[in-house]
Amino acid sequence: MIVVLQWTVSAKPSSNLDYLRQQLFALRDEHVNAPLLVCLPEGFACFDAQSHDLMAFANNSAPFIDQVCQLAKQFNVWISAGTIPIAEGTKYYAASLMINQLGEVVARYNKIHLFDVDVDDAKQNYRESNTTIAGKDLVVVDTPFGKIGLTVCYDMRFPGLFGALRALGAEIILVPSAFTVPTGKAHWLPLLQARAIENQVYLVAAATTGTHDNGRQTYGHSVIISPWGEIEAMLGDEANNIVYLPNMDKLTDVRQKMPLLSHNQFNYEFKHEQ
Ligand SMILES: O=C(O)CNC(=O)[C@H](CS)NC(=O)CCC(=O)C(=O)O
Repeated sequence: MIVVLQWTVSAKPSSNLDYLRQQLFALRDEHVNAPLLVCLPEGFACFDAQSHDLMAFANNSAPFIDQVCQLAKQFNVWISAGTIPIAEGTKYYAASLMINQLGEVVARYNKIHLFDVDVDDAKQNYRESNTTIAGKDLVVVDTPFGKIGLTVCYDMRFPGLFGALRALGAEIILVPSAFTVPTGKAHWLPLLQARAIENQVYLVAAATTGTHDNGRQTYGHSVIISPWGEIEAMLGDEANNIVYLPNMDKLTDVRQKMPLLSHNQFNYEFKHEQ
C-alpha cells in the first residue's frame, strides 16, 4: 500500500515529527498487515523557515533524519522522506531520502531542478538556488512496492528526467512537492498526468498545503495517477491522507499494448550546468 500524507508543514521540525508520529500510529491501527510506503511532502522537515534557521537545521539535520529512521523501524514502514536540507559548505541539498522498514536510508536523491521563478502570489520571487545546491544523480531504488524513481516538485516540468528514470526501470515515480497556488491551479494535474502517461508509470505526488507559518501558501492536491493517466486518488487543500494499492498488472498491460519505450526515437541528454 502506498500512503500519502498531506498537511500544512511547519517551520518547526519537532512539530512535523509529531504529526508524522501521530499519523503512523493511526495507520498502524487501520492497516496492520499490509507493507506500507509512507510518502511525505517536499520540505516536510522544516518548511520555509528564515534562511539562517534553515541553514542551521541543514548543518545538523542528521539527528532529525535519525528520528525519521527510528519511526520507520518502530512502525515497520518504508518512508519516502520528501525533502530534508542537508548542508554542504554554505548551502544545502534538497535531499529526498528513501528509508526502509528497518530504518535504513537506502537511497538519496538531491533535487536537480531548482525553482528560480517569479510567480504571481504573495511571495513573488522564488530563488531556490540562493540556498540550495542542484543535484546531479538520477535515482531508481528497488523496493517491495516496485522500482521507484525519485524526483522533487519543480522537476515535474522537465520530462527528460522522467524519461531517463523510466529508461532506468522506474515503475513508480515520486514527486514530493510544495507547489505555489497559481502554478498549481494552472499546471499541477496536466503536468503530472503527462509524466504518468508518457512514461507509463504510477506517479505519487505528496504535497504540502495551506497557509504556512510565514504566510506562504501551497497548493496541496496530493495525487496518485495511474500509468494510463487516471487520477486514482486526489486530496483537496485540507490536511488528509491517501491510502492506495497500485496494480502492477495494469502497468504491465499498458506497456505491452503500447510499447512507448521501444518506439521512442529521442534521447534527452542531461546537461550538468555548474
Ligand atoms: O522551500 C521549501 O521549504 C520547500 N521547497 C519548495 O517550496 C520548492 C522550492 S521554492 N518549491 C517548488 O519547487 C515549487 C514548484 C512550483 O510551484 C512550480 O513548478 O510551479
